[in-house]
Amino acid sequence: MSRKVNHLMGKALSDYGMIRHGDRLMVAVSGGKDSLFMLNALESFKKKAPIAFDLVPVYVDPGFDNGFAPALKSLVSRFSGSMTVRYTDHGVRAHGEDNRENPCFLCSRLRRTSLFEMAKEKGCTRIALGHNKDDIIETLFINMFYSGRMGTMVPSQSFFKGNITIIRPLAYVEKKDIVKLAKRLKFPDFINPCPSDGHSKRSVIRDMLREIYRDNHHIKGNIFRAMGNIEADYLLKKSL
Ligand SMILES: Nc1ncnc2c1ncn2[C@@H]1O[C@H](COP(=O)(O)OP(=O)(O)OP(=O)(O)O)[C@@H](O)[C@H]1O
Repeated sequence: MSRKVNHLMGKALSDYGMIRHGDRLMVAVSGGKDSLFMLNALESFKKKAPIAFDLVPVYVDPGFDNGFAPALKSLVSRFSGSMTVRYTDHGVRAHGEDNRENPCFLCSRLRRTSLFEMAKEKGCTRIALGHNKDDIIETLFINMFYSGRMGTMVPSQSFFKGNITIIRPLAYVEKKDIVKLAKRLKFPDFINPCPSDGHSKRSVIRDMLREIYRDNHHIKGNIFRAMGNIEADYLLKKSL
């Protein structure tokens, strides 16, 4: 792992107290580069860490034809423990005629419920997700543009009266650095069989930001810092 990424992940883990001695940490792996890299990085961290904790990798199969669960399981077994696969119909249901909601919205809600259930079954109190710095910035704009609110995905968030905590160890790491390292680790491209892949609001925001970043390389860092530098007195008193 590069020194920079190692430092940024370590800083996020420490800033948010993401892992404690004795934790059983469920690691949600999607087949994408971010979560695969996160699992690999957490395995390296575990070897050097002054605390002991367990990593429990899981994948929720959305139920499309030509899924990649067996290939993903075999890849994960090369550098981590045996990965549990839960076979579901989340993706198929989300794209079915009965669903009146946005498919991505329903699919991710169903997946989150499955992840919470799996954590409970496996005695895990923490769930690690592979969201990175770019995802966190994009979510801020998605929420503003499409839901009229200001907020994003936080690096650590507790649920069910603190019984389960979702953590995002890559919260400070940029996507481009993850892609570079994933290439070095020779992670294959798993073809996403989801019909909505690449057609989400996130893709629209991502394209917009790419254009904006092109002109000034400070902008990404400034947006990220702004999320921790709120001037509440300079915002509106209530929603109109
Ligand atoms: N099918 C799944 N099974 C388990 N975890 C998942 C699944 N899909 C997503 N996740 C978790 O949620 C995070 C964010 O999901 P998202 O759909 O944005 O990921 P992705 O872009 O498909 O893949 P990645 O973030 O791994 O590159 C993932 O990093 C992963 O931790």
